[in-house]
Amino acid sequence: MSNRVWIIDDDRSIRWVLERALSREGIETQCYESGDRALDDFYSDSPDVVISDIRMPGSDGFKLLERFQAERPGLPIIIMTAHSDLDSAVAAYQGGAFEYLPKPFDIDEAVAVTRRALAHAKEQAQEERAEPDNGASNKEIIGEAPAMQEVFRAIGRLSHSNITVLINGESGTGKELVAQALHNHSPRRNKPFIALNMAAIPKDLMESELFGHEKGAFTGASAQRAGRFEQANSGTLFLDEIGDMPADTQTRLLRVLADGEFYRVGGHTPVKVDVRIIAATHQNLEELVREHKFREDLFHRLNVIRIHIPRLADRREDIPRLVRHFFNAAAADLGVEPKILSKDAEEYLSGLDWPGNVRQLENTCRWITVMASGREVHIEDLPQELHQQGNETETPLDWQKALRIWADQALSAGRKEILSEAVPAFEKALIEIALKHTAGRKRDAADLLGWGRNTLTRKLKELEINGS
Ligand SMILES: Nc1ncnc2c1ncn2[C@@H]1O[C@H](COP(=O)(O)OP(=O)(O)OP(=O)(O)O)[C@@H](O)[C@H]1O
Repeated sequence: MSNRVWIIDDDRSIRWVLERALSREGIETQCYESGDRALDDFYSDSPDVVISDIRMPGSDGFKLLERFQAERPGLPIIIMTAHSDLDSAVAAYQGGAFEYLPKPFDIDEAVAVTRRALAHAKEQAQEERAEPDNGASNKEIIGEAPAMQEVFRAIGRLSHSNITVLINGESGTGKELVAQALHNHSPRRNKPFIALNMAAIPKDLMESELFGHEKGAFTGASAQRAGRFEQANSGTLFLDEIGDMPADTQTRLLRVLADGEFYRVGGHTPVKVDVRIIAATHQNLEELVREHKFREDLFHRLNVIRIHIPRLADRREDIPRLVRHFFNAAAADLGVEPKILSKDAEEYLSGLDWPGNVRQLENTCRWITVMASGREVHIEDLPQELHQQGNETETPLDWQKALRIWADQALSAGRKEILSEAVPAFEKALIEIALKHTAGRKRDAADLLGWGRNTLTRKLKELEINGS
């Protein structure tokens, strides 16, 4: 029986109120006035749900919860905390808690939350017994930027719910990856995750793709076929590019969401399903609603919880880490040694606009892994199209942008006299490239640079360039 709740709080009145309310509901309780006492018992005895305060003498709530989590990762833990501490509690205990109860709480609410946690514990115990492999991918999501931390927090907060989520973000920002993470951290994690891109399916096949069809429903329907909704039953259906869904399919989708059942194309028997919907779009759905291209009622059904994924250009600080991640992945795939990014190339890449977002960066890293000759990657090893990337009129300014970023970072890091660092590096780069173009001939290189030969020779010496 999953029916045992531990109440941990140094405040006697809280323990008393909770104990009474839960016992009245037939829930078995055990009270602890400190985290240390609870820990002592935890190794010999184990609750189904824990309700704990954060600020306590001795082992404080966080320490306690960390230990509990380490021992029993799935244990539902309800955190009680003063309103003023709520944000820090949520942040510090990212995703681990089942629920947060801001103090002072309503006792009925506390009972309801406890009931939910107990139901969850029971569900989990059942799942643990039968753990089918759904082939779910568990790709790491890189993101130290504040906007990405926000996304992770949302995944954490939603990890015990089956609520509908709408993900917004440009193409290639990682919407599918986040949808998959939401699923992997949800109570449905051992059930199917089915992804479907509305923009990739021909309009007239969409309904049969989503809802399946009966034999003979249309020319070519030679057998009954289950649609994605059926495949996703008891799991998650990820509808990418939902803004591209045709109007009549929107109407059908809305009906399924309302009724929990649908008819296969050409079918007359309703099919019942329990599917969590995660939808995504790069479009502005509110705008589409205003233009009557998207049903308003469907929009409200989908727009329960919204997660926004920022453009890569709005989280540049993640670029070096992402590059390392993709270099390692590409190297592992291709069976070669991972490339290393030189400082100049790293700064250059961090300064670009990346209209194709993370996907473009990933493809670039694969390209570099295949094409660049040395282990260390320099600006000149980068694919040609990156050098031309961005706003047409701005094209020749890309390096200047990179330079500005470099200067900005150098000064922020407290470096001084940055011209003495930048100017020789600048000249060295131009000289080396000019020499490359003339196969090492100094006279011609000097012409290309617009210097006299003697100047070039002097510079080569100064800059210690081997210009023979
Ligand atoms: N933060 C990240 N960390 C690691 N890999 C990422 C990250 N974001 C995206 N990727 C990778 O970039 C690629 C594009 O991501 P994904 O397909 O999730 O984007 P999307 O927003 O769904 O794109 P689209 O809207 O075009 O379908 C994938 O290969 C994904 O694994």
